[in-house]
Amino acid sequence: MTDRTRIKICGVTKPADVDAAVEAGADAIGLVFYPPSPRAVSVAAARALAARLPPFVTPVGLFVNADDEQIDAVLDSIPGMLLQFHGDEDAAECERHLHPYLKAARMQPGFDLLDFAARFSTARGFVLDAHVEGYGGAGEVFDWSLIPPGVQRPVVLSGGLHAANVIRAIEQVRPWAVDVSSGVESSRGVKDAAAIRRFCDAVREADARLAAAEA
Ligand SMILES: O=C(O)c1ccccc1N[C@@H]1O[C@H](COP(=O)(O)O)[C@@H](O)[C@H]1O
Repeated sequence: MTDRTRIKICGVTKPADVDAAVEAGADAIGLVFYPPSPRAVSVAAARALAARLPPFVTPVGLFVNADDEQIDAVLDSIPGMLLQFHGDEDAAECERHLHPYLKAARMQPGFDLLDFAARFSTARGFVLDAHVEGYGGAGEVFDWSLIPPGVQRPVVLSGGLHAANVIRAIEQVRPWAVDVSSGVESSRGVKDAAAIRRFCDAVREADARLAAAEA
């Protein structure tokens, strides 16, 4: 059990989004390299966005079934990036860049997360998202009771989180981190600084409640 829940604000596309996330206390920002997404950014744009980050705030590069050349181009251009594989990649594909990565698990009834975690033995953590068409960023919540106890690596809870449900999510799941995209937007693909602030404040509120309950 950690004393604070880490926060990733995913799908930033503008300098103001990065600044809003950092000012609100986010630990990571997500840069989407998946062309069909309304949040997709070019390598050059992502490099400029990542360059705004202060130390200890991590840029995370999100890929969906990308080819090696695309991933290597991003890694060559943006130092210090954590990879997030959000598609159907197998463990060998995730590992061949010799780079730390998170693997997304598409949660639905019958999905065996413990078996999945064993297959991705080198993943630094698992982003648990709803099983949706289009792979992610859909604002859909999954049934958190599908998460089994005993996942031995950090769980990053995602899928349809927003300021009004993240406290309940943290109290129920106790994740290492939460990851949000749609829930901090004013319209699809457009981040909202006030919503980012509300989300981060709600996470802090959840942490404070848990600390008080455990004192
Ligand atoms: O953000 C996207 O557009 C995206 C596209 C394809 C795969 C994943 C994507 N985002 C990730 O999806 C989850 C849930 O997002 P939401 O909060 O429900 O909108 C999150 O992990 C994003 O990192």
